[in-house]
Amino acid sequence: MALIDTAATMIFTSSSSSTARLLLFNNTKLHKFPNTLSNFRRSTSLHFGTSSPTSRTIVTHCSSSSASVCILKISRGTFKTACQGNDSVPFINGNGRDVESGDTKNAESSKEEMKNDSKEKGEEAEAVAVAPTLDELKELLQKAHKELEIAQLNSIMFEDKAQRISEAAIALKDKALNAWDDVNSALISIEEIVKEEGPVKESIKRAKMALSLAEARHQVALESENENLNSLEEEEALLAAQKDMKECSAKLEDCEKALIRLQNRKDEVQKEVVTLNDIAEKAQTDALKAEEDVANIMLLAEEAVALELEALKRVNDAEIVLQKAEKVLQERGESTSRHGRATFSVLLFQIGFYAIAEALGLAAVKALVAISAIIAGGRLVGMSIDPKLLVSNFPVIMGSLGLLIAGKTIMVAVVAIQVNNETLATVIDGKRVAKDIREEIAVEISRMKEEIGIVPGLAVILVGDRKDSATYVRNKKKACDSVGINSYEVRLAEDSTEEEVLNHISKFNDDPSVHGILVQLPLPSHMNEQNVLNAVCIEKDVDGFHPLNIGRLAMRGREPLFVPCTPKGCIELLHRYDIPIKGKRAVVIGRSNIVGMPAALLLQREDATVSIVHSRTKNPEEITRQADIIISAVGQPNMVRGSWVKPGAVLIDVGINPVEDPECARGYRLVGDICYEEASKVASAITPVPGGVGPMTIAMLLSNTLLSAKRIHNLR
Ligand SMILES: Nc1nc(=O)c2c([nH]1)NC[C@@H]1CN(c3ccc(C(=O)N[C@@H](CCC(=O)O)C(=O)O)cc3)C=[N+]21
Repeated sequence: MALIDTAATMIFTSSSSSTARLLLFNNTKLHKFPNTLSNFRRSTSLHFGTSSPTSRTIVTHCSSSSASVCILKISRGTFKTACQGNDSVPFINGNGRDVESGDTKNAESSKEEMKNDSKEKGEEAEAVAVAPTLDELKELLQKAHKELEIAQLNSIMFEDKAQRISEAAIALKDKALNAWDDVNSALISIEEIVKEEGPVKESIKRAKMALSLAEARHQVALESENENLNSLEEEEALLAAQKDMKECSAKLEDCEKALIRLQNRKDEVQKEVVTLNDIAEKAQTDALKAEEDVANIMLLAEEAVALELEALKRVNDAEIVLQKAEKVLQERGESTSRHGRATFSVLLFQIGFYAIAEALGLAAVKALVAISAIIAGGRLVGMSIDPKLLVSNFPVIMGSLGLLIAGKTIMVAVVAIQVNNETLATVIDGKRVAKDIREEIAVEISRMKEEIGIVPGLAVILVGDRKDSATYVRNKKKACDSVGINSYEVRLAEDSTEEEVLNHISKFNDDPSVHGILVQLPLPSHMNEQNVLNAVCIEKDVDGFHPLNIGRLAMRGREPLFVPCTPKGCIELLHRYDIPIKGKRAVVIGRSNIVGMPAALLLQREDATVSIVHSRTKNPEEITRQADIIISAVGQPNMVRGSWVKPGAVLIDVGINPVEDPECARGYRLVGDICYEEASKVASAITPVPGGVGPMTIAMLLSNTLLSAKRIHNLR
């Protein structure tokens, strides 16, 4: 009976149910355990430890070989929530722009950052892949059902056991009582014997006295016979004395025999008392043990019933969640897209799925406790009553073990989700999308060249020697080269006049090989930006900054010739990630002419309900927290904290803010307006900085230039 010998011990430490992103089984072997006892045993000698020595520390170690002594120890991980925060020191680059200008500060790109960035992306792609599907959810529900079934079986079994054990305990108690009764009655008979002994001893005494009297009389008779020979009287007296003596002796002998008989009986009964006492004591010990067993089995039975109730609750919860999820998914019809999955994941989070999944995971641990209990209970039963009972319960135990392993798999899934939860959001990879767009543009440009022999041209006017502006202009030129757009560059000194700029604009306006004109902003302060932007002919305003373009953008039923590049890039990202905009609440932070305001107009055109949060907004956090989509363009590093974000929101971060960082080669690194660390744990999707909106701005500039060339040359 191997199982009876098998003591299962378990130590389980966990800090309650709080979302505890605590479990990290890095060892994938865990997934592979088939549901068999032997494999379970084998698994106990495997080590599913942590491979990360850093923050996410979970130790799960099952050891021991033949005896299934399993020590399961789960410790809560600590998680880095470092955030640059508002207290970060902004890098002062002499720009001095209004925070709402939306004109993103800039800096040279760091290869290191790009590398880190792509690493992050890799992790993210993995994380998104584990967001459960509806089918997985259904599977989970099925598991919950199965678990309930087993919990029910278990509780029935325990009830049965509890009944049997208590019956046995009662019988043992009765037996002990009877044994004590026997002891008592034996003692009573000893007492009686002792009582009887008294008179017998008295009789012996009296018989002895009578005998000595008779003997004395006999002596006297003998003596007087010697003196008075043959006196008849004396002869008679002698004979009488002799007779007396004989009688007395006989009586004494009888009495002594009676005493011996009594004493023998007493000895016998006393021996019996010892035996009976032993029996009674043993019976009493058994009875006490049985009572303990009853108490234990009652606790187990209670536990089993509690488990059953819990399992029932989980089934109900899982059913509700499934219904909700099904409904929402039907409404949204977005279950398959990448973003859809992330949103679904967040949705599940909101409707409590993870709590249930986690409960299921914990249930697996509880199941282990229950199994230990069953085995312990089996031992009780085996010793006290019926070892066969345990054997007959074997399938149930096996079932629980199977479930336990299934439970662990669930747990691993939960764990994966929890790890996912750390960077729950899909990373919206602007760099990748921009590359895709550039490739598409390149194809169209070569087609255009083939069909009509025209190559689009972009003219860029750069005034002054701002390093960042120079970098951007260089990047724009590179981008043009990569897709086959001709680029024309004019560089003017910081102290050039506005007229010079206007002259160049006018020349480009008239140049048929130029299809797009861009005046790099900001302009030196002595120039009037409005005048300069107004001078760009609207057909070539690829930046979309011309008031006529903005005006048309704002009006229903009117179409701008060009949409400003940065906001257009933001919307393009949402589209490319299948993020629905229609009917969503959108909040734009910042009201600049070149980003915030056109972004709000574009969102509205996409049927979002739009709010604009700006420097005079009383409760920016509260309003922002209502948003399904946030576009932030203020130029404040890490201003939007995790607490500003509704779980599942989509975050587009336009800010490109340099912050001091001595660890970076350049002495600074770029961060967005949104605190990525915090927000990425709450949002369903987020753009990184760098690698988010920035590259899209340039891609949209190319797209606008192509569009312009097509329009000018009447190409489709
Ligand atoms: N008439 C005009 N039109 C503009 O579109 C315009 C302008 N003036 N003045 C300056 C701002 C800024 N701007 C950016 C473009 C690309 C990145 C970009 O690609 N950023 C990279 C990082 C670059 C780096 O590391 O330094 C990224 O976010 O991944 C950033 C900023 C366009 N602007």
